[in-house]
Amino acid sequence: MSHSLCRPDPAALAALDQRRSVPAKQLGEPGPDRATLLRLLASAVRVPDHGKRTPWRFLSISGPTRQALGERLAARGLERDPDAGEAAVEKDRMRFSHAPLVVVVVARLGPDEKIPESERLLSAGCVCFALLQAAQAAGFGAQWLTGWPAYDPQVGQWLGLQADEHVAGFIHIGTPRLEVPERERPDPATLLQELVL
Ligand SMILES: Cc1cc2nc3c(=O)[nH]c(=O)nc-3n(C[C@H](O)[C@H](O)[C@H](O)COP(=O)(O)O)c2cc1C
Repeated sequence: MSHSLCRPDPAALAALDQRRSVPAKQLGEPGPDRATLLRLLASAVRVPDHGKRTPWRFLSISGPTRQALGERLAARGLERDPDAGEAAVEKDRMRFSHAPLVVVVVARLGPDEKIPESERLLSAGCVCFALLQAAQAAGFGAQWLTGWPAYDPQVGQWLGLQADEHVAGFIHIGTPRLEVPERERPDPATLLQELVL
């Protein structure tokens, strides 16, 4: 008899095949409440994690903080590029104001005697993806965004990041305002080669 975890599950496979992002601009209320977010994160933390380092943590951004952060981003964007046009400034102002909830997945890196930093960053990336999947499974839409704010030291300071912490992704979560059409996906058959030695 096969182990219960190893039984074919066509519904689960079909759900994986349905995964797609919903653009943050198309995400509206309601978003997940705290209990629902914790439920989503319970799925998202079930990622491979070499050495059990838990090299990630989360910040949630919701309510008026989204707009407050947007105002700071607009100002910071102008500081970075004083020639930025009105559209770029407005884009920065609204970056966090579309979806009701943005989860910052923070990668905790830095020195480690055994586990390479790249592996810990990959684990954080897995968390981002797992959170997208969990959000969709729970009936929400989600999108993984970065952009310059993910890499800007001043923004990192506003987010309270430590020296060895980095934004792996801003995961925007909400209720889709539209049915997102499928987009073309790579054909794995063109990407797969059998190694012959
Ligand atoms: C690390 C990472 C950062 C991303 N940052 C952005 C971004 O800043 N802006 C953007 O339009 N898409 C970004 N994307 C792509 C979207 O998350 C998403 O993949 C895209 O909208 C296509 O949708 P799909 O997930 O259905 O393929 C990023 C993806 C990854 C993996």
